[in-house]
Amino acid sequence: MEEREISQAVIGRLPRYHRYLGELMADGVERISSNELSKRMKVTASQIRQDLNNFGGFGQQGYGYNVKYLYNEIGKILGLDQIHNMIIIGTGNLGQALANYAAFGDRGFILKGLFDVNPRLQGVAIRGVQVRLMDELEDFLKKNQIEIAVLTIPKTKALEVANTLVNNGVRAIWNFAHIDLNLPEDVIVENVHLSESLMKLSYNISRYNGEHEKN
Ligand SMILES: NC(=O)c1ccc[n+]([C@@H]2O[C@H](COP(=O)([O-])OP(=O)(O)OC[C@H]3O[C@@H](n4cnc5c(N)ncnc54)[C@H](O)[C@@H]3O)[C@@H](O)[C@H]2O)c1
Repeated sequence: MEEREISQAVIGRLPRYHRYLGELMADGVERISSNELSKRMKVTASQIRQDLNNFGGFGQQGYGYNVKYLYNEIGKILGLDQIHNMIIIGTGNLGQALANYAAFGDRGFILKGLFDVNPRLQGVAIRGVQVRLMDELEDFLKKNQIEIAVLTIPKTKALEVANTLVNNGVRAIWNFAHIDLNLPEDVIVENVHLSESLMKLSYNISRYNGEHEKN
């Protein structure tokens, strides 16, 4: 497949296609038209066609999409056919919740290490992975091929820790700390802010209530 720049908006929609196709596969559906998929996903059929055309289409005129094929292809585009080793830095409430979520592992995101500064957490195991103290981090990164670091530490510590990670070869950071990390361009940072999603919900609640008050 030809490599070209895909917009982040399209990339952002691919996991949802992947999820729906996975559900269709689980239901034994072998093929689906863009119209049918559009009804299920509440996205226009033309949007689906446009999105998937970015990757060469996959659809066949009069046949629709082969569900398993499309599921696998989107999985490949998302890199889900590969193993991604990851570590979590900050094994507090959020770090532990993420470590406990087994489904990441099913998708190829393998938890290799947990780190914290709190000596009381040292040796505590979550799904078989023990918490290590931060002074072991550099040595651990030298000995293990870690692709992704999850940052679930206070924002005041995030940049310093991110720099240590980057200086030791980590090239992807899943950042939950509420700070924009200023890192070299070749480092991929994905920020997750649950509170932004909650604010969107709050906005929509206000809008919904406002509209109903008008009626
Ligand atoms: N982005 C989001 O949607 C979202 C949601 C919840 C929390 N958060 C953020 O995630 C972070 C963690 O939240 P929490 O509720 O788990 O907090 P927490 O206090 O339960 O956990 C933080 C952990 O980080 C450890 N820590 C502190 N400094 C460290 C360092 N330099 N290196 C390694 N570990 C260190 C602490 O010992 C603690 O165990 C906070 O920054 C919080 O604001 C983000």
